[in-house]
Amino acid sequence: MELISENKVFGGVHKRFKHQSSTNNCEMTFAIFLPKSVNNDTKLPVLYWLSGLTCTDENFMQKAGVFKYASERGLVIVAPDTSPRGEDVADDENGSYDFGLGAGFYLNATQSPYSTHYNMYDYVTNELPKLIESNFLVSTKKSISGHSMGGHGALTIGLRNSLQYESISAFAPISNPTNCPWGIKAFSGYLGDDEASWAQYDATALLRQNTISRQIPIKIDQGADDAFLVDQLKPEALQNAAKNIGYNIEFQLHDGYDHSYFFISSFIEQHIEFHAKHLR
Ligand SMILES: N[C@@H](CCC(=O)N[C@@H](CSC=O)C(=O)NCC(=O)O)C(=O)O
Repeated sequence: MELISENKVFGGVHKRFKHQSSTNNCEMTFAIFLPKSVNNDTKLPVLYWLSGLTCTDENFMQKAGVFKYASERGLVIVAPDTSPRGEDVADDENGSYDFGLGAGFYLNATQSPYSTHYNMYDYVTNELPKLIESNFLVSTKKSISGHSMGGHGALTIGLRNSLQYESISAFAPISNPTNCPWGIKAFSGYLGDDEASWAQYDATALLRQNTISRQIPIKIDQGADDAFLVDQLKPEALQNAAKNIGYNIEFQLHDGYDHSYFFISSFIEQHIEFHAKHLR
């Protein structure tokens, strides 16, 4: 691991690292926030944050205003990049923002040429936690959160690995990607035409299958003025699927808020409190 930068913030430290990923076969970057109490020999729990389309590890760390709350609650925050990167990594043919670089969709691609590098599901669930737990004084207790494409990642990863995570939260998640333009484009390109293979990466489909090992707490916040709400996000599909299997999801719709980090920064304290409660 190579340190890229280090900044003191709210008594703790924000660091960026790059490392060679054996999962994605390229160099990956991630950011970590270590609250001050990390120095006291106490192993603190970790909240993994997954960002949305076009993001890197930097968007959340710079725009969400999370450090004060993570400091107060003693939470380590880890934010990976949203896709593999580099000269050799295949991108969208037209360079569009919703596929390829910056749009890894937290899945393991099966289609050439993407399958060589696009293994973000394994990276987030396996390689990254191992790297964090072996290089920092953190506990193995973890939760997961994210925004939009990252909200989809948090939900699918948390639901499929509910014995490994204590809680899930999401801001404006892509809730039913097999049924929206962003998801259909991504899943066709990364996973191919066999739609049966798509369901493992769709939170609504996972709930409909009702094969979740443990009903861990889920909190979702959604802006009512989000331009992507109707066509791309479809929270009602997820809510209906959850209701049908008796899975209680804490869902709040907020008047006037859009899809941006203005919305996320307005409610991040509540998400940190939610995870801190379940990670105690
Ligand atoms: N550029 C596109 C939309 C890009 C966008 O809104 N990205 C969001 C995540 S959307 C779902 O995953 C984001 O987090 N952007 C980065 C930021 O710092 O705001 C368009 O406008 O059409």
